[in-house]
Formats: sequence, C-alpha cells, structure tokens
Amino acid sequence: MKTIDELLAEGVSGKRVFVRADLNVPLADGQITDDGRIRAVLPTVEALTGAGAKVIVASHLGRPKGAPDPAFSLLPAAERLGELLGKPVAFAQDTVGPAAHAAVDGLEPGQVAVIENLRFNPGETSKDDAERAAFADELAALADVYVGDGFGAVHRKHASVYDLPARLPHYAGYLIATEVGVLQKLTEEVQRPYAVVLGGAKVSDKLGVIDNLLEKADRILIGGGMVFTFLKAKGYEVGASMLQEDQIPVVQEYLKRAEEKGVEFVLPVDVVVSGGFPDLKAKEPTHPDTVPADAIPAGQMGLDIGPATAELYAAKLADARTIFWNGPMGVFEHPDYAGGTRAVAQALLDSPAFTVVGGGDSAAAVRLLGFDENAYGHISTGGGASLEYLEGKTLPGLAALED
Ligand SMILES: Nc1ncnc2c1ncn2[C@@H]1O[C@H](COP(=O)(O)OP(=O)(O)O)[C@@H](O)[C@H]1O
Ligand SMILES: O=C(OP(=O)(O)O)[C@H](O)COP(=O)(O)O
Repeated sequence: MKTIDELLAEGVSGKRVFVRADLNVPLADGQITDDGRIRAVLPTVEALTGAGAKVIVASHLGRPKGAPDPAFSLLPAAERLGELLGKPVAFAQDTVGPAAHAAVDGLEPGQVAVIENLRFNPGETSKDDAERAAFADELAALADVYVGDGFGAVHRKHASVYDLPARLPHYAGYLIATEVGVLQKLTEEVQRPYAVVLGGAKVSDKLGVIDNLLEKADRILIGGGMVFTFLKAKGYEVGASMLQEDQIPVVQEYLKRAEEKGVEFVLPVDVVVSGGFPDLKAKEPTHPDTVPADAIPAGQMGLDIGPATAELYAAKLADARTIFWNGPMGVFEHPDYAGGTRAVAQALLDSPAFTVVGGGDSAAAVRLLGFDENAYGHISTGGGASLEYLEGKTLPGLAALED
C-alpha cells in the first residue's frame, strides 16, 4: 500500500486530491456532538494543503436513501473542518454536479472543498457493479489523485471506497495507516485472556462477526441492542426491545458452539427498561426500571444493561490482557441509560489489558462521558471496520489501496 508520504515525496502542488474521509459524526439537532472523526483526518488534510494540493474532502453521513436529505447534509461537518483547520472550506451542495465542479475549479493550491454527502447518490452504495462504476467515473472527473483515509468505511464495498481508487493513482492517508498498524498487531500477538465487548445498534452487521470471534476470543460480553436477540434465543421475553427475530437460530448456534469451544459468552443478568425510546433532545428524566434479564415486562423496552450486569462485566474484564470494545452498552446519549457504557469504559481503564475501543459512537461515548481518550490503548474511528479487520477479512477499501 503506498502511503501519503510517497505522494508528498512525488509532489502534489496544484494537483486535485480526493480525500475519502469518514466524517460520519453524531449530530443532535443539527449540532455535532463529537468531532473525533473530523479531527482524525486533519493530519492528512493539513499535509496535503501544506504541500500545495487542491483538496477535495468527501464522506458519507448517516444512512440517507440514495437521494438528498437535508437531515444528513455534510455542511455541519464541513464548517467544523474549516474551524479546526483555521481556514475557510468551500462547500458544494451536490456531490458530482455543477456545484461540486465549480467548487473544485475554484480551488487554489492549499485550499479545501467539501462535497455533499456521497450517499445522496444511489450509485455510492449500489450492489450493482455497473451503477457503482458509473458514479465512480463521475467522482473521478473531480480529481487527479485519490487518498483513502475513511477508516470507518473501509469495510463497505461502496463507489468512493472501492471503485474510485481503481480509477486514480491511490494512496493511504495517515489515519488508515495508523489504524491498520495498531489493529494488525492485535491480530498477530494477542495477549490472553482476550475479551471482546459488543453492543450498539447495528445488530445485523455485528452478529455476523461473532461467528469468527468464537475462534479468536476467550470471552464475549454482550450489551446494547444486541442483548435482546440473545435473551430471546434463550427463551426469555424481551418486551418492546430491539430484536432481530430472523437471527435467533444463528444466535442459538453461537451459544451452542461457544459452550463446545469453551468460549465464555457473558449476557446481562439485569436490564434497564422504559416504556419507550427516550427523547434525546430534551433529555428529561424518564423514570426507568431495572428488571431481571429473564423478566422484561411486555411493552417495556430494554435501553441499558443493569447495575448488576455492569458489575459482572467489570469483573469479567478485570483479568483480561486484551480487550476490544465496540458498541455502547445502552442508549448512552440519555443520562438515564448511560450507566452501562460508563461502567464498561471505566472497567477498560481499571484492567491491565491492552484496550482498543472501536466505533464512531463508542469513541464518542468515551469522550462525551468524560473519559480521557488517551488513557486507552487505541481508539479506532471504525467499529464495523475494526471488527471485520480483526476477523481477518479482506476489506474492500484497503484492498483497493493495494497496488
Ligand atoms: N438497547 C438499545 N436499544 C436501542 N439502541 C441502543 C441500545 N443500546 C445502544 N443503542 C444505540 O446504539 C448506538 C450505537 O451503535 P453503533 O452505531 O452500532 O455503535 P458504533 O458506532 O460504536 O459502532 C447508540 O446511538 C446507542 O444509543
Ligand atoms: O459509523 C460507521 O461505522 P461504525 O458505527 O461501525 O463505527 C461508519 O461511518 C460506517 O457507516 P455505515 O455503517 O453506515 O456504513
């Protein structure tokens, strides 16, 4: 994989450089609540502007449905990027249309333009190779060189991640190089016991990863929205909680295999429930209940692991030598449901293990709950990406950067 240092050595002055970043930051009411992913791409953008490149920064944000949707505009991220760079950043209100071309044509060496959300275009995420290729051709027309630095999206076979680098000279940015360096070590020299903590809301993505983790980890602790498919698989009722009904047989098979292989699955013993999903804007008290994990009342929604579970998980992490954590334990954005995530974040710090926290929301949670991000072994900007990397899978966005 050629890195950006080689590009800089070759010279980029006056060249149009397309930086595929992951600026998929959490937003509340249109405001960025954590800018970690924007800060993570600064070294790459600053090196390029410093060398006189015309820099085009592109990213997805959220999961819009292949058409413009103001709720998912990249404008707030572009503004924040400008603040962090300390200079104005042009913003194009389309991705490959006239506004994007005008913004790029208007760039002087050392200047930056952000184009609108890549996923406003159906070609970006299409499963149809020809449709993705056509969109990649349009993106390629904007630039002379490609720098891949959106680590959080390298597991996606999307036009800007996978097809575009094939059309331009391509290099890995500093973030991708750093992430891969740390995670590679984790695949080669894992100190045991190796504990993996999984939570969050992207349940179908992450359940698949467990198949492979059963071969690698000694202990797997489950929290977040994933919990309820496990509880249901054990025969418990889960009320109105998040549930992947179709995955129940898969989870049952995981539980069986774990027992055969001596891998310890640790599931919640208690759950914090409420009558519905909390209002994350108002953040008013919701008066939740804590109930045993096998007694979630009908109509109640599980929104965090309970305090007994938090204590159990801390104990299960205390003697681990390696811990990988992806996915908040609950709806940490509301103070009533942040306890489990806070407890796990603290348990990682209390343990002597090498600790890796992966994922946009997990990394944001650590910072928003007031923990020192530098106290962890590594904070990865990618959750799904780091999990799939640790599985040993070939990731489309990394393969595309190979020569
Ligand atoms: N029990 C739950 N029910 C619904 N959502 C949950 C639950 N637990 C956690 N979440 C949500 O999961 C989201 C993060 O999930 P995800 O995107 O998978 O994590 P990451 O970005 O770290 O990979 C958070 O916004 C959080 O509110
Ligand atoms: O937030 C992301 O992944 P993550 O939640 O696994 O860290 C990336 O921006 C990828 O987004 P996607 O899961 O909508 O493809």
